Amino acid sequence: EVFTALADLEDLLSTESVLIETLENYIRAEEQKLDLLKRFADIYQKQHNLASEDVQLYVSNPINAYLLVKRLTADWKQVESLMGTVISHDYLMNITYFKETLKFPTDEDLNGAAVALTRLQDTYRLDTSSLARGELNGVKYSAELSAADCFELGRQSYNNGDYYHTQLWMREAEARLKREANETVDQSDILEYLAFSTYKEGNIPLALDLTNKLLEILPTHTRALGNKVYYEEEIEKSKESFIPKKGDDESDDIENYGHYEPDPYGREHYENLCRGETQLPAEMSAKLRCRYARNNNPFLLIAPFKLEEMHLKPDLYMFHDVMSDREIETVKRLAQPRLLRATVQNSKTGELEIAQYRISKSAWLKEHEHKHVADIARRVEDMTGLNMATAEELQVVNYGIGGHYEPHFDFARKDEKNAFKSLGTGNRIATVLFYMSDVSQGGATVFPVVGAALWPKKGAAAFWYNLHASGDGDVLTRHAACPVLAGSKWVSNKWIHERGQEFRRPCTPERPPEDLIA
Ligand SMILES: O=C(O)CCC(=O)C(=O)O
Ligand SMILES: [Fe+2]
Repeated sequence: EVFTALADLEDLLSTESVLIETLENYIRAEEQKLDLLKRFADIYQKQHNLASEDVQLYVSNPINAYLLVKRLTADWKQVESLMGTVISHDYLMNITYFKETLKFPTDEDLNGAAVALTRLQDTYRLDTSSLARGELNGVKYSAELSAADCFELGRQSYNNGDYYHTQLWMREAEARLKREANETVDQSDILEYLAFSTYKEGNIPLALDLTNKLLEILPTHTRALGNKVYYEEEIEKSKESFIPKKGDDESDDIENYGHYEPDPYGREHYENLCRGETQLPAEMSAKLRCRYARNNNPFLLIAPFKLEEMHLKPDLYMFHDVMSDREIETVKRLAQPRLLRATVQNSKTGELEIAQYRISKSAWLKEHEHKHVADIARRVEDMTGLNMATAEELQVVNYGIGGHYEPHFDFARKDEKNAFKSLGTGNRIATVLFYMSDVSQGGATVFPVVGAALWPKKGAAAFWYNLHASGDGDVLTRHAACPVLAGSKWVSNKWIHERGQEFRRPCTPERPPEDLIA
């Protein structure tokens, strides 16, 4: 699929230009055919008019007689054959070929892109009307959505069983339809989806109202007639089982209908962080320093790393200017053709699989592939003072529309079946995450347990230890990649393993990582 990485979506534009050209050529060919037919018709009309002036005189002339017969036999065959020529066939064949050879989105992509939009809508609290106007947080990026576009978003949500977003988008479709001179969708279709999703969400009285509205437009709509009866019966039933107390009325009951989806633990907090609404406590911010890191490395005396502390306990760092634009270009160029939908490890089976909670595409680069890749690994060693012999290859990630990675740990937990065991290099002791692009909106790396947010900055890299010095996983390092709201997010990361660090980060429980870094 293509929607999971922005890099792949770019290719869709060239696919589209090929399709436009094919369509234009097809229209031209059809027009030529019609022009030819028109010319035949003109000639026939002229001859016919001439003959009609004096029918007897005309047919009594043997040449005319011959021409008349010819026109209705041999010539007419030509007309029929031209009429019967199917021009579309070749063009459709070409399109089939393009579908096989060019990058082409599927129905799954459409669904993925629609789900991504609704995810962004929730995380960034975007209101449906502004989104339909092409605005993201007050910034206008794109064309407006038509009523039909909104309808399609609602329909996709409906197909996913997401009746909450179905209603939001069907209502928007209805509002937009009222303002459309050339209506792009039927109101009755909107009402049908709206009524049914409202019923699914538990608001039967409103579902009935909407169905009645639909029946005003289409009084014989079979499904609507059936549903009307059903809804009325359900409302009657609920009245019977509802014994009103004195002074009570049914409106209380109706208020309880509607969308209710319990937030999984910490969801609210996670989304606040993604929106940049959570700040670190002032006591901590006051302690955070920026400094030059030399790591006792002679090379770094000349060009030390710019290191910014982002959080204490767990210690989160940001290195600035540690990947050059040229290196970034190389890494992107090598990775781009190999990007595959990122997988996650099923903690029960140990199998790698794709999941809605991680939407991006990734590729792995080996050091021998390019000097720049080797330079990056070497730099990570200089930055962290850790041994890179057991580190994983460089993972390159590109996030697509609404691309994200929900809260997770980078280390394998004890009860987990994991692939690290077979590597024999121990757990992922530390993470270095390079930001290879600026992101216009969204896309922060957030740590919901401790309330820290790192915002992507091209050329910078985040660093933290996933494990305590004892080797136990640090649960405070739970982190996530927030959905990208606008822009393309490229990152690459180096996961450093335990094996080989015995002398660099000895296994003592109380050892501040500052010793290693500063
Ligand atoms: O892209 C990010 O900001 C974080 C990515 C991440 O956590 C991961 O790939 O494990
Ligand atoms: Fe991670």
